[in-house]
Amino acid sequence: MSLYCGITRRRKSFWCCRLLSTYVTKTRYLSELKEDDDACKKAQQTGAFYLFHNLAPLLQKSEHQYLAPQHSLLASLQKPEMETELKGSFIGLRKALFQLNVKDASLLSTAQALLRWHDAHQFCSRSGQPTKKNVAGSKRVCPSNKIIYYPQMTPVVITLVSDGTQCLLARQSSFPEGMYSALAGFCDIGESLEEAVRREVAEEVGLEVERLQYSASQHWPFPNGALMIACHATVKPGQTEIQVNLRELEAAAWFSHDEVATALRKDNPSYQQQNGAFPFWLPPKLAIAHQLIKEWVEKPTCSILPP
Ligand SMILES: NC(=O)C1=CN([C@@H]2O[C@H](COP(=O)(O)OP(=O)(O)OC[C@H]3O[C@@H](n4cnc5c(N)ncnc54)[C@H](O)[C@@H]3O)[C@@H](O)[C@H]2O)C=CC1
Ligand SMILES: [Mg+2]
Repeated sequence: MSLYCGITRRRKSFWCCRLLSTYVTKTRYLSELKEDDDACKKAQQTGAFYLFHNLAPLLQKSEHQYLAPQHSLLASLQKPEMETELKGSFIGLRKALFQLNVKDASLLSTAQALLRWHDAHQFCSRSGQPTKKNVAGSKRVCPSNKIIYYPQMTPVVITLVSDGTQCLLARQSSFPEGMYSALAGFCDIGESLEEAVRREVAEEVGLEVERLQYSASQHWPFPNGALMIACHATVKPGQTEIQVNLRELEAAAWFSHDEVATALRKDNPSYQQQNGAFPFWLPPKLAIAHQLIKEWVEKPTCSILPP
Protein backbone atom coordinates (compact mmCIF):
# COMPACT_ATOMS: atom_id res chain seq x y z
CA MET A 1 0.00 0.00 0.00
CA SER A 2 1.29 3.46 -0.74
CA LEU A 3 1.55 6.48 1.45
CA TYR A 4 1.52 9.88 -0.12
CA CYS A 5 2.56 12.83 1.94
CA GLY A 6 2.76 16.47 1.04
CA ILE A 7 5.55 18.65 2.40
CA THR A 8 5.43 22.38 1.74
CA ARG A 9 8.73 24.21 1.94
CA ARG A 10 9.45 27.77 0.73
CA ARG A 11 6.15 27.82 -1.18
CA LYS A 12 7.17 24.77 -3.21
CA SER A 13 5.33 21.51 -2.78
CA PHE A 14 7.21 18.22 -2.76
CA TRP A 15 5.41 14.94 -2.86
CA CYS A 16 7.04 11.79 -1.68
CA CYS A 17 5.78 8.29 -2.06
CA ARG A 18 6.98 5.20 -0.25
CA LEU A 19 5.75 1.71 0.17
CA LEU A 20 4.63 0.65 3.63
CA SER A 21 4.95 -2.97 4.64
CA THR A 22 1.82 -4.92 5.47
CA TYR A 23 2.94 -5.03 9.09
CA VAL A 24 3.33 -1.25 9.34
CA THR A 25 -0.03 -0.66 7.64
CA LYS A 26 -1.77 -3.07 10.01
CA THR A 27 -0.07 -1.63 13.06
CA ARG A 28 -1.05 1.92 12.16
CA TYR A 29 -4.62 0.85 11.48
CA LEU A 30 -4.86 -0.84 14.90
CA SER A 31 -3.35 2.21 16.55
CA GLU A 32 -5.99 4.40 14.85
CA LEU A 33 -8.79 2.11 16.09
CA LYS A 34 -7.54 2.56 19.67
CA GLU A 35 -7.89 6.32 19.45
CA ASP A 36 -10.86 6.80 17.12
CA ASP A 37 -14.19 5.52 18.48
CA ASP A 38 -16.04 6.13 15.19
CA ALA A 39 -13.45 4.24 13.12
CA CYS A 40 -13.58 1.41 15.65
CA LYS A 41 -17.40 1.22 15.54
CA LYS A 42 -17.19 1.03 11.75
CA ALA A 43 -14.58 -1.74 11.89
CA GLN A 44 -16.80 -3.71 14.28
CA GLN A 45 -19.50 -3.99 11.62
CA THR A 46 -17.26 -6.23 9.52
CA GLY A 47 -15.00 -7.52 12.30
CA ALA A 48 -14.67 -11.07 13.62
CA PHE A 49 -15.26 -11.74 17.32
CA TYR A 50 -14.27 -14.36 19.83
CA LEU A 51 -17.05 -14.97 22.36
CA PHE A 52 -16.51 -15.13 26.12
CA HIS A 53 -18.81 -15.90 29.03
CA ASN A 54 -17.46 -15.19 32.53
CA LEU A 55 -13.96 -15.00 31.00
CA ALA A 56 -14.32 -18.47 29.40
CA PRO A 57 -14.04 -18.50 25.58
CA LEU A 58 -16.51 -20.33 23.35
CA LEU A 59 -14.62 -23.29 21.86
CA GLN A 60 -15.37 -26.30 19.74
CA LYS A 61 -13.79 -29.66 20.56
CA SER A 62 -12.14 -31.48 17.68
CA GLU A 63 -10.30 -34.72 18.60
CA HIS A 64 -7.33 -33.64 20.79
CA GLN A 65 -7.68 -29.97 19.92
CA TYR A 66 -9.91 -27.03 20.66
CA LEU A 67 -10.95 -24.71 17.86
CA ALA A 68 -11.80 -21.08 18.56
CA PRO A 69 -14.46 -20.05 16.04
CA GLN A 70 -14.80 -16.39 15.18
CA HIS A 71 -18.17 -14.75 14.65
CA SER A 72 -19.58 -11.59 13.17
CA LEU A 73 -21.72 -9.34 15.36
CA LEU A 74 -24.44 -11.51 16.88
CA ALA A 75 -27.88 -10.93 18.24
CA SER A 76 -27.96 -11.14 22.02
CA LEU A 77 -28.64 -14.75 23.08
CA GLN A 78 -28.53 -16.56 26.43
CA LYS A 79 -25.55 -18.82 27.13
CA PRO A 80 -27.25 -22.21 26.45
CA GLU A 81 -28.80 -21.00 23.19
CA MET A 82 -25.48 -19.49 22.16
CA GLU A 83 -23.68 -22.82 22.79
CA THR A 84 -26.30 -24.77 20.82
CA GLU A 85 -26.44 -22.27 18.00
CA LEU A 86 -22.67 -22.10 17.62
CA LYS A 87 -22.00 -25.80 18.32
CA GLY A 88 -19.48 -25.17 21.06
CA SER A 89 -19.15 -24.57 24.80
CA PHE A 90 -17.61 -21.94 27.04
CA ILE A 91 -14.45 -23.57 28.45
CA GLY A 92 -11.95 -22.20 31.00
CA LEU A 93 -8.81 -20.93 29.26
CA ARG A 94 -6.51 -22.70 31.73
CA LYS A 95 -7.99 -26.01 30.63
CA ALA A 96 -7.95 -25.29 26.90
CA LEU A 97 -4.86 -23.13 26.35
CA PHE A 98 -2.43 -25.92 25.49
CA GLN A 99 -4.84 -27.54 23.05
CA LEU A 100 -5.30 -24.43 20.93
CA ASN A 101 -3.20 -23.39 17.95
CA VAL A 102 -0.59 -20.71 18.67
CA LYS A 103 -2.52 -17.87 17.03
CA ASP A 104 -5.81 -18.55 18.83
CA ALA A 105 -4.00 -19.16 22.13
CA SER A 106 -2.27 -15.80 21.85
CA LEU A 107 -5.38 -13.83 20.82
CA LEU A 108 -7.63 -15.48 23.41
CA SER A 109 -5.01 -14.87 26.15
CA THR A 110 -4.83 -11.21 25.24
CA ALA A 111 -8.61 -10.90 25.02
CA GLN A 112 -9.13 -12.61 28.38
CA ALA A 113 -6.50 -10.44 30.10
CA LEU A 114 -8.19 -7.33 28.70
CA LEU A 115 -11.67 -8.44 29.74
CA ARG A 116 -10.41 -9.24 33.24
CA TRP A 117 -8.74 -5.85 33.50
CA HIS A 118 -11.94 -4.03 32.47
CA ASP A 119 -13.94 -6.04 34.96
CA ALA A 120 -11.58 -5.03 37.77
CA HIS A 121 -11.30 -1.34 36.82
CA GLN A 122 -14.90 -0.23 36.68
CA PHE A 123 -14.33 2.66 39.10
CA CYS A 124 -11.88 5.55 39.35
CA SER A 125 -9.56 4.98 42.31
CA ARG A 126 -9.39 8.78 42.90
CA SER A 127 -13.06 9.88 42.58
CA GLY A 128 -14.85 6.56 43.12
CA GLN A 129 -16.99 7.35 40.03
CA PRO A 130 -17.69 4.72 37.33
CA THR A 131 -15.06 4.86 34.54
CA LYS A 132 -16.01 4.69 30.87
CA LYS A 133 -14.41 2.30 28.36
CA ASN A 134 -13.51 3.54 24.86
CA VAL A 135 -14.91 1.51 21.95
CA ALA A 136 -11.66 -0.40 21.31
CA GLY A 137 -11.33 -1.23 25.01
CA SER A 138 -7.76 0.09 25.07
CA LYS A 139 -8.42 2.47 28.00
CA ARG A 140 -10.98 3.69 30.56
CA VAL A 141 -11.57 7.32 31.48
CA CYS A 142 -13.06 8.86 34.61
CA PRO A 143 -15.67 11.36 33.35
CA SER A 144 -15.34 13.56 36.46
CA ASN A 145 -11.58 14.15 36.57
CA LYS A 146 -10.48 12.83 33.11
CA ILE A 147 -7.93 10.42 34.57
CA ILE A 148 -7.12 7.79 31.92
CA TYR A 149 -6.54 4.20 33.00
CA TYR A 150 -4.64 1.89 30.64
CA PRO A 151 -4.59 -1.93 30.87
CA GLN A 152 -1.67 -3.19 32.93
CA MET A 153 0.58 -6.22 32.79
CA THR A 154 2.60 -7.48 35.72
CA PRO A 155 6.25 -8.27 34.99
CA VAL A 156 7.32 -11.76 36.05
CA VAL A 157 10.85 -13.17 35.68
CA ILE A 158 11.32 -16.80 34.78
CA THR A 159 14.84 -18.16 35.09
CA LEU A 160 16.50 -21.40 34.11
CA VAL A 161 19.45 -21.79 36.47
CA SER A 162 22.36 -23.93 35.33
CA ASP A 163 25.73 -24.89 36.80
CA GLY A 164 27.12 -25.51 33.31
CA THR A 165 26.24 -29.20 33.18
CA GLN A 166 22.90 -29.56 35.00
CA CYS A 167 19.86 -27.32 35.24
CA LEU A 168 17.67 -26.51 38.19
CA LEU A 169 13.95 -27.18 38.00
CA ALA A 170 11.29 -26.75 40.65
CA ARG A 171 7.64 -27.40 41.31
CA GLN A 172 4.89 -25.68 43.28
CA SER A 173 2.19 -27.75 44.96
CA SER A 174 -0.34 -26.18 42.54
CA PHE A 175 1.45 -27.64 39.47
CA PRO A 176 0.05 -30.81 37.85
CA GLU A 177 1.60 -33.94 39.39
CA GLY A 178 5.14 -34.66 38.19
CA MET A 179 5.61 -31.35 36.33
CA TYR A 180 8.76 -29.31 37.01
CA SER A 181 9.49 -25.88 35.57
CA ALA A 182 12.00 -23.03 35.71
CA LEU A 183 11.92 -20.65 38.71
CA ALA A 184 9.40 -17.84 38.34
CA GLY A 185 8.53 -14.81 40.41
CA PHE A 186 6.81 -11.42 40.28
CA CYS A 187 9.09 -8.38 39.98
CA ASP A 188 8.99 -6.10 43.01
CA ILE A 189 8.34 -2.43 42.44
CA GLY A 190 11.52 -0.51 41.64
CA GLU A 191 13.49 -3.60 40.64
CA SER A 192 15.39 -4.11 37.40
CA LEU A 193 15.02 -7.40 35.58
CA GLU A 194 18.48 -8.46 36.75
CA GLU A 195 17.68 -7.64 40.40
CA ALA A 196 14.42 -9.56 40.21
CA VAL A 197 16.17 -12.67 38.82
CA ARG A 198 18.89 -12.55 41.52
CA ARG A 199 16.35 -12.02 44.32
CA GLU A 200 13.93 -14.75 43.16
CA VAL A 201 16.71 -17.34 42.79
CA ALA A 202 18.08 -16.45 46.24
CA GLU A 203 14.60 -16.48 47.83
CA GLU A 204 13.35 -19.70 46.29
CA VAL A 205 16.42 -21.97 46.24
CA GLY A 206 19.08 -20.12 48.28
CA LEU A 207 21.59 -19.73 45.41
CA GLU A 208 23.53 -16.71 44.14
CA VAL A 209 23.30 -15.98 40.43
CA GLU A 210 26.65 -15.25 38.84
CA ARG A 211 25.63 -14.41 35.27
CA LEU A 212 22.40 -14.03 33.44
CA GLN A 213 21.39 -13.86 29.83
CA TYR A 214 18.03 -12.59 28.52
CA SER A 215 16.25 -15.11 26.29
CA ALA A 216 12.71 -14.05 25.32
CA SER A 217 9.39 -12.83 26.69
CA GLN A 218 5.76 -13.93 26.55
CA HIS A 219 2.39 -12.60 27.57
CA TRP A 220 0.83 -14.98 30.08
CA PRO A 221 -2.86 -14.62 30.96
CA PHE A 222 -2.65 -16.11 34.47
CA PRO A 223 -3.30 -14.99 37.13
CA ASN A 224 -4.04 -11.43 35.89
CA GLY A 225 -2.04 -10.87 32.74
CA ALA A 226 1.73 -11.12 33.21
CA LEU A 227 4.68 -10.29 31.00
CA MET A 228 6.95 -13.30 31.47
CA ILE A 229 10.60 -12.30 30.96
CA ALA A 230 12.73 -15.38 30.43
CA CYS A 231 16.44 -15.61 31.30
CA HIS A 232 19.20 -18.18 31.58
CA ALA A 233 21.37 -17.86 34.67
CA THR A 234 24.45 -19.57 36.06
CA VAL A 235 25.44 -19.96 39.67
CA LYS A 236 28.91 -19.61 41.13
CA PRO A 237 31.01 -22.77 40.65
CA GLY A 238 30.96 -25.01 43.71
CA GLN A 239 27.96 -23.16 45.15
CA THR A 240 25.18 -25.43 43.97
CA GLU A 241 23.70 -26.64 47.24
CA ILE A 242 19.96 -25.93 47.12
CA GLN A 243 17.99 -24.70 50.12
CA VAL A 244 14.39 -24.93 49.00
CA ASN A 245 12.02 -22.29 50.35
CA LEU A 246 9.10 -24.56 51.24
CA ARG A 247 6.72 -21.63 51.61
CA GLU A 248 6.99 -21.08 47.85
CA LEU A 249 8.05 -24.41 46.37
CA GLU A 250 7.19 -28.03 46.97
CA ALA A 251 10.53 -29.27 45.57
CA ALA A 252 13.56 -28.21 43.55
CA ALA A 253 16.42 -30.30 42.18
CA TRP A 254 19.29 -30.39 39.68
CA PHE A 255 18.58 -32.41 36.54
CA SER A 256 21.13 -33.81 34.09
CA HIS A 257 21.16 -32.89 30.40
CA ASP A 258 20.00 -36.43 29.48
CA GLU A 259 17.08 -36.40 31.93
CA VAL A 260 15.85 -33.04 30.64
CA ALA A 261 16.35 -33.91 26.95
CA THR A 262 14.35 -37.14 27.42
CA ALA A 263 11.53 -35.36 29.29
CA LEU A 264 11.35 -32.68 26.61
CA ARG A 265 10.54 -35.30 23.97
CA LYS A 266 7.54 -36.63 25.97
CA ASP A 267 4.02 -35.23 26.19
CA ASN A 268 2.27 -34.75 29.51
CA PRO A 269 2.19 -38.30 30.97
CA SER A 270 -0.99 -38.26 33.02
CA TYR A 271 -0.44 -41.74 34.46
CA GLN A 272 1.01 -42.85 37.80
CA GLN A 273 3.98 -45.22 37.91
CA GLN A 274 3.74 -48.54 39.76
CA ASN A 275 5.35 -47.02 42.84
CA GLY A 276 2.59 -44.38 42.93
CA ALA A 277 4.88 -41.55 41.80
CA PHE A 278 4.17 -39.46 38.72
CA PRO A 279 6.82 -39.37 35.99
CA PHE A 280 8.92 -36.25 35.58
CA TRP A 281 7.63 -34.00 32.80
CA LEU A 282 8.04 -30.43 31.60
CA PRO A 283 5.68 -27.56 30.70
CA PRO A 284 4.03 -27.82 27.26
CA LYS A 285 5.45 -26.20 24.12
CA LEU A 286 3.36 -23.04 24.32
CA ALA A 287 4.79 -22.04 27.72
CA ILE A 288 7.92 -19.92 27.68
CA ALA A 289 9.36 -22.26 30.33
CA HIS A 290 9.39 -24.98 27.67
CA GLN A 291 11.26 -22.75 25.22
CA LEU A 292 13.80 -21.81 27.87
CA ILE A 293 14.44 -25.46 28.75
CA LYS A 294 14.65 -26.42 25.06
CA GLU A 295 17.23 -23.69 24.45
CA TRP A 296 19.34 -25.03 27.30
CA VAL A 297 19.10 -28.63 26.03
CA GLU A 298 20.19 -27.50 22.58
CA LYS A 299 23.00 -25.32 23.94
CA PRO A 300 23.81 -25.93 27.62
CA THR A 301 26.36 -23.12 27.53
CA CYS A 302 23.75 -20.47 26.55
CA SER A 303 23.87 -19.04 30.07
CA ILE A 304 27.63 -18.80 30.33
CA LEU A 305 28.16 -16.22 27.64
CA PRO A 306 30.01 -13.10 28.80
CA PRO A 307 27.61 -10.81 30.73
N1 LIG B 1 4.45 -19.24 31.14
C1 LIG B 1 5.24 -20.02 31.86
O1 LIG B 1 6.03 -20.78 31.30
C2 LIG B 1 5.20 -19.97 33.35
C3 LIG B 1 4.42 -19.01 33.99
N2 LIG B 1 4.46 -18.90 35.36
C4 LIG B 1 3.65 -17.83 35.98
O2 LIG B 1 4.50 -17.00 36.75
C5 LIG B 1 3.74 -16.44 37.80
C6 LIG B 1 4.64 -16.09 38.98
O3 LIG B 1 5.26 -17.23 39.52
P1 LIG B 1 5.17 -17.53 41.11
O4 LIG B 1 6.23 -18.54 41.37
O5 LIG B 1 3.78 -17.87 41.48
O6 LIG B 1 5.54 -16.11 41.74
P2 LIG B 1 6.33 -15.75 43.10
O7 LIG B 1 7.52 -16.64 43.24
O8 LIG B 1 6.57 -14.28 43.08
O9 LIG B 1 5.34 -16.17 44.26
C7 LIG B 1 3.98 -15.79 44.29
C8 LIG B 1 3.72 -14.98 45.56
O10 LIG B 1 4.34 -13.72 45.42
C9 LIG B 1 3.53 -12.70 45.99
N3 LIG B 1 3.38 -11.64 45.01
C10 LIG B 1 4.24 -10.60 44.86
N4 LIG B 1 3.88 -9.78 43.88
C11 LIG B 1 2.74 -10.29 43.35
C12 LIG B 1 1.87 -9.89 42.27
N5 LIG B 1 2.09 -8.80 41.55
N6 LIG B 1 0.81 -10.69 41.96
C13 LIG B 1 0.57 -11.81 42.67
N7 LIG B 1 1.36 -12.24 43.71
C14 LIG B 1 2.44 -11.48 44.05
C15 LIG B 1 2.24 -13.38 46.49
O11 LIG B 1 2.40 -13.59 47.86
C16 LIG B 1 2.24 -14.72 45.77
O12 LIG B 1 1.67 -15.74 46.54
C17 LIG B 1 2.68 -17.49 38.11
O13 LIG B 1 1.47 -16.84 38.35
C18 LIG B 1 2.61 -18.38 36.91
O14 LIG B 1 1.33 -18.31 36.29
C19 LIG B 1 5.24 -19.71 36.14
C20 LIG B 1 6.01 -20.70 35.55
C21 LIG B 1 6.01 -20.94 34.13
MG1 LIG C 1 8.01 -18.49 42.36
